[in-house]
Order: sequence, then C-alpha cells, then structure tokens
Amino acid sequence: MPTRPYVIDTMISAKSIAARIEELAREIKEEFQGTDKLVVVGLLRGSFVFIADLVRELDLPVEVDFLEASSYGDGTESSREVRILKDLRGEIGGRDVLLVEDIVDTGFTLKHVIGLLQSREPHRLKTIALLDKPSRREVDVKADWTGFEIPDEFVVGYGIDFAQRNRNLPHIGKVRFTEAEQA
Ligand SMILES: O=P(O)(O)OC[C@H]1O[C@H](OP(=O)(O)OP(=O)(O)O)[C@H](O)[C@@H]1O
Ligand code: HPA
Ligand SMILES: [Mg+2]
Repeated sequence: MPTRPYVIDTMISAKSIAARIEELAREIKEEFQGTDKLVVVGLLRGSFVFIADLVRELDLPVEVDFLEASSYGDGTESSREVRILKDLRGEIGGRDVLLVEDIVDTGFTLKHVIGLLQSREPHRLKTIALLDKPSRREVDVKADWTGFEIPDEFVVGYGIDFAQRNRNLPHIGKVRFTEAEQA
C-alpha cells in the first residue's frame, strides 16, 4: 500500500553508529568474557544490519541465530500483537544468549520475545537494542544495553523500515510527512 509522501531527515550518522557499536562491544565482551557458548540472536528483520556490525566487533566465540517477529504493518503504529514468523534454528537451553533488537518502542516485541526465550531456560539472557524510545513505552521492559535514546519520531535506516522500505540507508533518519493526512 503506498504511503503519504515523506522525506527522511538524518538523525544519527553512520559514523556515530559505528563509534557507539565499538563502545557497546567492549562492554559486551566484558560481560561474556570466558564464555565458550555465546549465541547472538538477531530479531528479524530490523536487526540484520546491527547484528552484522556488532558481531564483527566481538572477538568472542559466537554463534549467530535468527528469530523473526512482526507487529507493525505498513503504518507507524504497533498492532500490539507480536507474531513469530520464524523460530531459532538452534536450542538455547543452558546457553549464554544475547538478543539483538533494532528498536524498542512500545516494548511489546522485546517483552514478548524475552518471555519466549526465557521459557527455553538459557543459562544467561542479555538484550541489546540500538535505539530506545522511552517516551512511547506501553509495557515495562528495557534492554540491558542501549545504543541511543531517541525522541518520539518514526525512524528508518540501518535495517529499520517504513512499510518495508529504507532498510538500506546507512544512517538513521526520521520520517517527515510532507502532506497532511486525508480526513
Ligand atoms: O517496541 P515495539 O513497539 O514492539 O516496536 C519495536 C519492533 O517493531 C519493529 O519490528 P516490525 O514489527 O516492524 O518488524 P521488522 O523488524 O520486520 O520491521 C522493530 O524492528 C522492533 O522489532
Ligand atoms: N520505525 C520503524 N519501525 C518501528 C519504529 C520506528 O520508529 N518503532 C517500532 N517499529
Ligand atoms: Mg518494521
């Protein structure tokens, strides 16, 4: 479905993202130092760029797995119903797990996926989100590490979409509609 016309204003540059990922990777390495069994789980689709950059900064023995969840359609509002579209390939029982999320907005997705993964009894489950919009939170959840706290703007780029578009932007931008909504 075509959306109203919009432009994208830069919010966080590719350079700032790369610098922040280096810092986050240092903290994660400290947390998981000594582990021989870290599974890094990317939450698709939005986290595919972030996880690719993050794991390349982690000189730890890691395995990578993916879970696909979806709750936004083509609009900018959550359906508040998290659908699991693809499950992990591997077992995580007894393992150290790092769940990688692109953005925490209402919190429904992260909360739901944490519950799902905890039910499989990992040894340790930690979470990281590149972006956090605390002012939009509807359920009580927070990632263990956050890249950037951002204001209440609909963002795209660096893996994050609006109606499946703009995931390939190298930076984070905010969507600005250029025409008023039809009544
Ligand atoms: O905190 P919330 O309000 O739940 O929003 C955050 C989630 O919403 C988006 O996923 P989406 O459903 O758009 O799927 P996608 O990753 O495939 O784009 C985003 O990638 C997060 O996973
Ligand atoms: N942009 C794209 N997808 C999202 C957002 C956002 O700001 N919040 C939750 N899903
Ligand atoms: Mg999306």
